[in-house]
Amino acid sequence: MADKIRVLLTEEEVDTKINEIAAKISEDYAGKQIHLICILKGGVFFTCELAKRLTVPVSMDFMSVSSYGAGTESSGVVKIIKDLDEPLEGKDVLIVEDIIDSGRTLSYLIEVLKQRKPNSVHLCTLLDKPERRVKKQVHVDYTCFTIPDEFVVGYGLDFDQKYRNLPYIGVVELG
Ligand SMILES: O=P(O)(O)OC[C@H]1O[C@H](OP(=O)(O)OP(=O)(O)O)[C@H](O)[C@@H]1O
Ligand code: HPA
Ligand SMILES: [Mg+2]
Repeated sequence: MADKIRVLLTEEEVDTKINEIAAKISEDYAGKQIHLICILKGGVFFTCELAKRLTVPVSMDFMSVSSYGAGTESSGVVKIIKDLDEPLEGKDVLIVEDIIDSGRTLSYLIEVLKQRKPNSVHLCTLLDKPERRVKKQVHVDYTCFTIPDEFVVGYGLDFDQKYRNLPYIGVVELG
């Protein structure tokens, strides 16, 4: 049976916000080249939409990490499934994520990436769920939406690998 999905953020709301954040980032990075790092798999839709709207030069790389497995709770162990192809030395890195939830993935990643001597590292996320943060605080430079503590899907976010392709953000209403 199909799950029922309640819309939290419409496609139009997401689109409008990405336009705004892309304009702000383009302004902040004027005169520089942004090295976008897409965190697979969840970050892929947002990264593409953001990248298309940036007006400064952009290069891109991809990294795949996983901490959630098939459930809705982070395992706490972050695994690098696919590392970056390019070195980061001297680059102005912008990490692009779909969501910061417990903060475990990003606090781990930022430490790993800083060791590679980029010129700068900033973080951009489509969604932030600050209520869920465990111990580690993560500094987020660009947030499109702050959302309540609900498990969301769509725009790259999955529930057991499903619903990444929804063009909006929704909440799966179980049972
Ligand atoms: O702040 P946290 O609690 O660490 O959660 C956020 C991370 O979890 C999800 O990825 P997941 O590990 O499920 O991999 P996926 O993107 O391939 O679905 C999401 O895409 C973020 O990367
Ligand atoms: O709310 C969420 N939805 C999907 N994947 C996630 N990974 C962390 N939080 C979430
Ligand atoms: Mg996931």
